[in-house]
Amino acid sequence: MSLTPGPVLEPWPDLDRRLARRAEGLLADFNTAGVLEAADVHVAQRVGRLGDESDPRVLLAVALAVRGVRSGSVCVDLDAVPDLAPDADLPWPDAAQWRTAVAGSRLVEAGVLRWDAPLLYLDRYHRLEVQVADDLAARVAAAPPEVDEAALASALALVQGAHFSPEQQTAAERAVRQSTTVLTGGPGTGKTTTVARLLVLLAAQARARGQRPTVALAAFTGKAVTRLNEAVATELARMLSADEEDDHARRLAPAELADFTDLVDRASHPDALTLHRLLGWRPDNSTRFRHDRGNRLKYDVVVVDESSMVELTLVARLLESLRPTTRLVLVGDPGQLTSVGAGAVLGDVVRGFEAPGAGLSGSGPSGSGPSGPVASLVVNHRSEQDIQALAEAVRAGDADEAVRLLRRGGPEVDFVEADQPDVAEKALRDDLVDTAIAVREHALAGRATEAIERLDQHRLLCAHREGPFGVRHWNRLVERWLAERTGQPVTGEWYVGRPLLITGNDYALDVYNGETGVAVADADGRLRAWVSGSASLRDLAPARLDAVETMHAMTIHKSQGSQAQRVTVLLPEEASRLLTRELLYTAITRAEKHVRVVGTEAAVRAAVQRRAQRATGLAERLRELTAGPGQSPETV
Ligand SMILES: Nc1ncnc2c1ncn2[C@@H]1O[C@H](COP(=O)(O)OP(=O)(O)OP(=O)(O)O)[C@@H](O)[C@H]1O
Repeated sequence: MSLTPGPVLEPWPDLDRRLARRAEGLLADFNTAGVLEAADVHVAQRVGRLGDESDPRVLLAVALAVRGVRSGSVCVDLDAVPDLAPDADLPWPDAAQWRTAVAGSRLVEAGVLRWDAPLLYLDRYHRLEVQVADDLAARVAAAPPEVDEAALASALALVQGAHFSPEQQTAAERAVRQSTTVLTGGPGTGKTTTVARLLVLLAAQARARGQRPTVALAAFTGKAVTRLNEAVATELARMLSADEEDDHARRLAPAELADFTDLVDRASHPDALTLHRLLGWRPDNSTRFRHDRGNRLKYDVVVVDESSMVELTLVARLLESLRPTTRLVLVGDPGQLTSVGAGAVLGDVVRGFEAPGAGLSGSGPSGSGPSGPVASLVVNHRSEQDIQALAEAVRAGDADEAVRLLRRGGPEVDFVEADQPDVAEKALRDDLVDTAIAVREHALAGRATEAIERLDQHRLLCAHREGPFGVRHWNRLVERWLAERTGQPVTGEWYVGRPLLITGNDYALDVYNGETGVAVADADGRLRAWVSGSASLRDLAPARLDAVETMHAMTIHKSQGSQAQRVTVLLPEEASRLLTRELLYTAITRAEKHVRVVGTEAAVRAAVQRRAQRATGLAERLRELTAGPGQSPETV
């Protein structure tokens, strides 16, 4: 199979500059130039030894594939890879000869490497990508679920109201009529509202069969699960409240209202859980779950929110654990940063199914047809128009407009033009210390809920962990300022009012990556770590938390799946390779009421213009699998 490459290059994370001791030839050259890390070289050498392959060009390709996975790609595109280091004078092999050497290599013959010209995969990632493409294509090609038209029509009439626009209604109806739906849209486009209405429509379908639907609301992080669950519950409750702007209670006749109330009740109380919990984590195995093809999930409906965050491996495990009859709704914003782990599944799926001939007809807002799995919402329903406009300019790659909106400012947007760290420090100091002091005061008084609420009012987001614009530096700065303001030194790792960020999943404790909290004094003056996540707010002994960091500042990557009323985005220098459109868009869209961008115009422009792209073949695989006869990508 020949794959036309999709996106190619993920900007480089900071590299480990150590050199591999026994590297020579091409591997040594690329290691010295900083294109490969020592670990990439070691893996390539080892694979070469085991597979009896010594051609340095093949080993270079293996090392680049390993490097690619490390930085989020699923494969390496041999044609595009020289662009990784355009300025370095590197001995890239001749492109045609390189392809031939790789295609005919012992490693490809043995199946250790997979060659889908010009993409080269490590076998494991190839298998995952092929499985995801096959499973998704099979779901989309399968006979649609049976729909009780009368139940759908009457439920649609009931859920109609002020909070259900035509595009939302179309999306929800589509998700009833097909077993797989990808619901996309930017912030505030009403995705969660649509999910809530969809649950009511599905409850009507289940009721027509004399059942209640079993529903799982899931997301990658506990924080995102909580948000989804709360938002859906609020929306369901709001639909029944007479004093809201929505008009169900007033519009519907008493019999209809009773009917509607019954459906909302049936749609309520879904299971809300992280994907790892949904799939059943196993203490003995980090890549396999209790649920798989042989032990499928029993849910009728599985909704996955923030699905841009979900890496290829987890999508593969989710798809294999779903019964063909389970409705899957993937919800997300493809403009956001992709998963931390390898893959860019949501964006790939949207592009893959948007292709002409992908079993689709007509053209919806995203180019997806009325019968395709992708349903896009485009109309913003939030009142924060300026934040939305800024986010949209960034997403669309319009740097002039982004700069114009930033400079224009207003009640929702602020631009602090700072070209030096000390200018940024001066601009942010009071705000950051005020937050830290307020959190500390609540924490000293044992008020955990208030401390966390105060913390959630503002987030300082950085692109980097290290350096003058990095999280570590700003955490230390705020601690120093806090000590200066209070006259009490901040000593040790744990102190009253320490803002917390959980950085790993701990299933036994029920705390998950991305959850936040505060160290609060209890009645005896002992410190407890209060964490807010998918379960209710709970306190733990600090010593029990392994993976926890101080969070006066956090990285934009870690902020995915969460929001704060006010957000400050600290941009690094324009040359930073982490500075991308997706990064800036993700940061801006974390803000509910106000966003402040701190940095230079050049950094804003650099961010808007640089794409965070990963080498994957998923979109193309989906296109090929779903293209109708005579509609292969080459011929349309
Ligand atoms: N059709 C509508 N008319 C008016 N308001 C709406 C409509 N749909 C949603 N809203 C409101 O707009 C706001 C955003 O909706 P919602 O939370 O569903 O969007 P979202 O796409 O899930 O946003 P995010 O991804 O940012 O969480 C909510 O306050 C919601 O009540």
